[in-house]
Amino acid sequence: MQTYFLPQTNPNSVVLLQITDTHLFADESGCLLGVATKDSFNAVIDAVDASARPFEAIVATGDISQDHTDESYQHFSDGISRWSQPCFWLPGNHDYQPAMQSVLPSPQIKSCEQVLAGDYWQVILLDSQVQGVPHGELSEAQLLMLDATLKAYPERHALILLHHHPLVAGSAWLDQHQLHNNEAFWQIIDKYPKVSAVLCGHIHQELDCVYHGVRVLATPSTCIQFLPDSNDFALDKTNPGWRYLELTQEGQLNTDVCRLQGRRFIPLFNSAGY
Ligand SMILES: Nc1ncnc2c1ncn2[C@@H]1O[C@@H]2COP(=O)(O)O[C@H]2[C@H]1O
Ligand SMILES: [Fe+2]
Repeated sequence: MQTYFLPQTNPNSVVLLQITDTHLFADESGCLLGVATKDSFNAVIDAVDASARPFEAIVATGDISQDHTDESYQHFSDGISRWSQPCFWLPGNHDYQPAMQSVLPSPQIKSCEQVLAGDYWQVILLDSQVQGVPHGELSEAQLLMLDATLKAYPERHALILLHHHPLVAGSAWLDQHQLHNNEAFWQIIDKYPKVSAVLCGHIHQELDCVYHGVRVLATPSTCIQFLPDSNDFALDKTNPGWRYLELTQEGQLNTDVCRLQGRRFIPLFNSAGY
């Protein structure tokens, strides 16, 4: 297992920036349902920069590429390279891991399973991809790694990252693509009171709820958004977004979602899917 040590630079907290579901193409004008994903990704990066809000690391929770190409991952790497902070990423259902690895080793992007984030927290990154299908599943090896990592650092508050949502989010078409073996996942989580939150991507919408006594968070994509509580595929009018997570010394997690302003990235609302 690979562990990264993120130093505690601020005595009170560690702040993470989450970027998810960028769905980039090799072709710089590549579109997903009418949205040029490289443009919306770059607009998010510009907006993060303009806000001048400090963060210690970036987390990217999957669906980085839409077309499986090395170039799409290079575009992601180039996009975040204006920042010096490290980026920890994990795969989503649309990712192609051999192409993902083509940009590694990178001075900035790490594909480790554990980040010791400052002195009080650990972040665990899971691979829930089942190649070729949209739903997620955690292999026996991933479940064992999760259990062993939580057991090894019982004094640290834990934030768990994976692409797929490990609960019903309220849209039947999307919930069929959730983490399928989520009972096994929650059985492990239930054993460790220091697990504070689970953070995912995949559902292209903001979610903030409590399940099994643990906060479950999901975050808007940097491109298209899905309409919440819709049993059939439907796009939402909300803008591309991103999330900050502040992990405090006392074990509190403060978080908020930001979105682009204006109406620059309008998808094809009559689309039936992709
Ligand atoms: N109309 C649809 N019905 C069911 N699944 C879909 C539909 N359109 C797209 N999908 C899949 O559902 C996934 C949800 O988010 P993804 O970005 O992983 O990519 C999506 C597709 O793989
Ligand atoms: Fe996605």
